[in-house]
Amino acid sequence: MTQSQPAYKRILLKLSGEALMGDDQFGINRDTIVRMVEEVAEVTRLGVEVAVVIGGGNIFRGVAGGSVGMDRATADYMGMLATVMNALALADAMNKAGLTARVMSAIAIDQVVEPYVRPKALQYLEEGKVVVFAAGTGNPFFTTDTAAALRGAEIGAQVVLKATKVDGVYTADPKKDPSATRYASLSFDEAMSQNLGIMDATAFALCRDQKLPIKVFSIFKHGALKRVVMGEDEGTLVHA
Ligand SMILES: Nc1ncnc2c1ncn2[C@@H]1O[C@H](COP(=O)(O)OP(=O)(O)O)[C@@H](O)[C@H]1O
Ligand SMILES: O=c1ccn([C@@H]2O[C@H](COP(=O)(O)OP(=O)(O)O)[C@@H](O)[C@H]2O)c(=O)[nH]1
Repeated sequence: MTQSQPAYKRILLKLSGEALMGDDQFGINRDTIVRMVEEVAEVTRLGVEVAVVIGGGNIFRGVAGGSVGMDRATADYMGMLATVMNALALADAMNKAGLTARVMSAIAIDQVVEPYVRPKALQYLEEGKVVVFAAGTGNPFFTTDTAAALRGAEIGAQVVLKATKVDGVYTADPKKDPSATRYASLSFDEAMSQNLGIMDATAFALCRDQKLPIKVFSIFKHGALKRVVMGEDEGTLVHA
């Protein structure tokens, strides 16, 4: 249904690290990041408060070969540091595009970024600044999808928007099974009982318990973020 007002006042946008690569093999593709920032700017202009959790797969998977045989927790800390690099690049691009962005890290690296302090994050959002949450949850054995669920719940976001490489949740991984079909919507219980690999179970469980809906949509589809925010038919809604 089309409406003239945004469907949400405050959103938590999860941006995949791998999406930042564009067509490159790893790292940050400048044109891609600029385009994503433009999509974010479009929704902030609608008056929507935007917080972002950024992944790290584009950098960390690029060096993951070197992490084979490594202690899992150490590798995970490397992954979290990768998200800090992405957060800095993203915030820089946002500031250049006329937005005011603040990076907050779940791991203390005070010379580089300010630490995550919930009341401060809420203040920035109320001021219309875009808050970029870096370093995931700050804990190994978690993912940035779980960080998105956690921060989304903490800041009272009305929805977690997972911007990823596929345009919704499918009956099976569409990259492996071409016969998979897309859900328009499904419940957390359905997503979890069918082990749908689009998000990890920890992230799903947290959102389910907090009754925080998740919308999965494609970051590569131009204007998709705005359509989602306007409540239009785009992507897949996972609900309680
Ligand atoms: N049932 C499913 N529906 C949609 N995508 C799925 C499903 N199962 C697995 N996937 C895969 O999940 C990927 C997105 O999740 P993830 O690897 O966490 O990416 P991101 O880098 O966006 O965090 C998609 O690229 C898709 O190939
Ligand atoms: O709370 C967190 C968030 C992330 N990570 C690590 O950081 C990496 C990068 O995050 P993710 O894979 O979620 O990024 P994305 O797939 O979105 O690019 C993960 O693989 C984990 O190793 C972690 O240990 N704890």
